[in-house]
Amino acid sequence: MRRIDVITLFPEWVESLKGLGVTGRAMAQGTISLHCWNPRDFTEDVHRSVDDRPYGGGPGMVMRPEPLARCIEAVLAEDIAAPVSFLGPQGRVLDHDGVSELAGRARLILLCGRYEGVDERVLQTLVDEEWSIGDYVLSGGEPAAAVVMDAVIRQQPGVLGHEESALRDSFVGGRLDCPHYTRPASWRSRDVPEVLLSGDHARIERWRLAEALHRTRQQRPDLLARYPVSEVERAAAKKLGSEKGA
Ligand SMILES: CN(C)c1ccccc1CNc1ccc(C(N)=O)cn1
Repeated sequence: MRRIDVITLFPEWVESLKGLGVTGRAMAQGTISLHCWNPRDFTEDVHRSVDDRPYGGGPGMVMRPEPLARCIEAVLAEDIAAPVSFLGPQGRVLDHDGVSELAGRARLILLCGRYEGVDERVLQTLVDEEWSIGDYVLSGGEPAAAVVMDAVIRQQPGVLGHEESALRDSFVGGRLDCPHYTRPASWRSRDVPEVLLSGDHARIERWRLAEALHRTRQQRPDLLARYPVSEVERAAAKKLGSEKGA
């Protein structure tokens, strides 16, 4: 991922991502460039109107096709080709596999809808795919675009402090994360599991694998169905069990 273009009526929403956290660092490092485009800059009327009343009546407004199309075409005219991805409730629901797919691309073009949505003819002629961050309705696509960007950017090599933390993140390999602890070793009479203080890194790794498996089995059996228990996990859980008995 080299470049992300976001088409939005609220560029300040997206600009705010440039300043903070993982996304901010990736942009500061120059790993990723973020470009905002506002359809309002592509209106041709004095009122710079980007929305209009819906044909067939009904509440709210719809985003007008012409300014949006001109904006999308301006984005496509710059830099390398990339699919136009629309954020909307009808889209493919984003999961770890979807994030990996998007993270593998050189460029993302994210279209954020507002009002009641976008004129269908723009979706038919200029949008290649639709992504949803879950089965719920937002007042605009910007929060969904922010979620996609964060998830994709943290997958980029060199962006996170420790490469492996992205690997062990929840959902990699279809597993939830293991528990985390830091000082003090005893806190309000609750002790850190002694294995983590043992310095036995192989045993600690086995414990973490077994805990992630246990949690996944408890919280998300659907993930186990999709990503069956591996030999390594089985061996880890078994060895751990025998040690506990030891
Ligand atoms: C304004 N609305 C209702 C709308 C209508 C149609 C398309 C887009 C939007 C923008 N809203 C979104 C966007 C994404 C998601 C999601 N689940 O990813 C939820 N809502």
